[in-house]
Amino acid sequence: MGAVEHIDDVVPPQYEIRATRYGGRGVFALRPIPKDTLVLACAAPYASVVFRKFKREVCGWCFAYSFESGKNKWSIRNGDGGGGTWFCMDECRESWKIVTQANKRKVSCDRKPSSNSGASPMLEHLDNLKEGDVTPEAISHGWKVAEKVFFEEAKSVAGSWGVEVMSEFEMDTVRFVLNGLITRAIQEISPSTSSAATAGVWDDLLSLQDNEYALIRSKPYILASRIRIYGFIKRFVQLARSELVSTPETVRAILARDHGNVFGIWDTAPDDEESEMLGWGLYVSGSYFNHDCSPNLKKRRHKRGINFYTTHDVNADEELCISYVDVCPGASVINRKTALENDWFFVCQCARCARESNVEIDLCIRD
Ligand SMILES: C[S@@+](CC[C@H](N)C(=O)[O-])C[C@H]1O[C@@H](n2cnc3c(N)ncnc32)[C@H](O)[C@@H]1O
Repeated sequence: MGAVEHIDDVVPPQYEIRATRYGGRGVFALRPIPKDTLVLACAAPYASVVFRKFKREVCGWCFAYSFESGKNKWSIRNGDGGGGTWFCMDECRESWKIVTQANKRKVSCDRKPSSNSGASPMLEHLDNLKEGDVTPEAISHGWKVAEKVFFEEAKSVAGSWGVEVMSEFEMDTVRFVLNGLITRAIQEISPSTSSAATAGVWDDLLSLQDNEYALIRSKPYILASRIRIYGFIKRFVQLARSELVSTPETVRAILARDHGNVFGIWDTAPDDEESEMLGWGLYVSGSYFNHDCSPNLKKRRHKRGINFYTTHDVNADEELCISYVDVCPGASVINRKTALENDWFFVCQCARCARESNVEIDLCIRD
């Protein structure tokens, strides 16, 4: 595959985003597109995170995996004390600095959580939320209570409720959200920054499908988890733009578009080798591709970006789709549908599922 990073300037639009017959939006070819065509190059994520456990092995800028270069870990890191971010080369560290430390704005953890005495009693009920209790109103009410609790707490240190234990995944999610907050703050300070062109802007993020309700309805404990993540950021992270976290809206908006829209950041092992997920990223313009169990697109990571290529000739007006789950010929329709319903919360409407479901119904009737 070529090393193209950005194609928007060089080719006329090959597709448009419009409503699908089964609801929501999808991506449709405007003209015939031959096999192996690069249809979209998302050069950078709006927000991303490398799993904490890979921090030393995955470059904080281009996501290069040290093992693929025959090294155990990278040795170049940012100069800040504490945690730090590691890079595969000086150029990556410099690019990272330009983006994350624009105008010397400070984003850091300014205090260590000092106690572990649990949530405010006003938030405790969220730990026992049941599926039947989850409504959009109940979720908004939970966030309102959280806002009040953290506001009161900020007024009086003596009244602090302490800190709940955060899981590794929650801490990774904290870093993902912070990365999005940094992108937003930097684009507001310097609207002409290159990330606006390559990663999209805040309104682009807001235009993505909001999956908060679907996710929390399916896993009610997620609401408490997300409020913990917001509480941690509000209490312990010093942001130059503190108004971004003075109320939960911005953090909530990022979290609502995390599940269901993000892509895994995978190592770049050849297709026939096992690969490892190193983190995840929100590539705004790549999040309009729906799933199909016979996809006509495949994605491939290119440095910080993800490129989307056609896997066969596509007709004008055909929907361009990727696959969200294992769709190999042996993956049964039941397994595919179950995976999509359990992990993605939708009933797959693709032609392969319709065809294979009909065959299964026929077999049942004959039996
Ligand atoms: C990443 S978004 C894709 C863009 C989305 N359709 C939109 O309007 O923003 C994923 C969501 O699209 C819908 N979707 C994707 N593939 C689908 C399919 N095969 N059948 C039904 N809905 C699908 C589901 O609602 C899913 O949560």
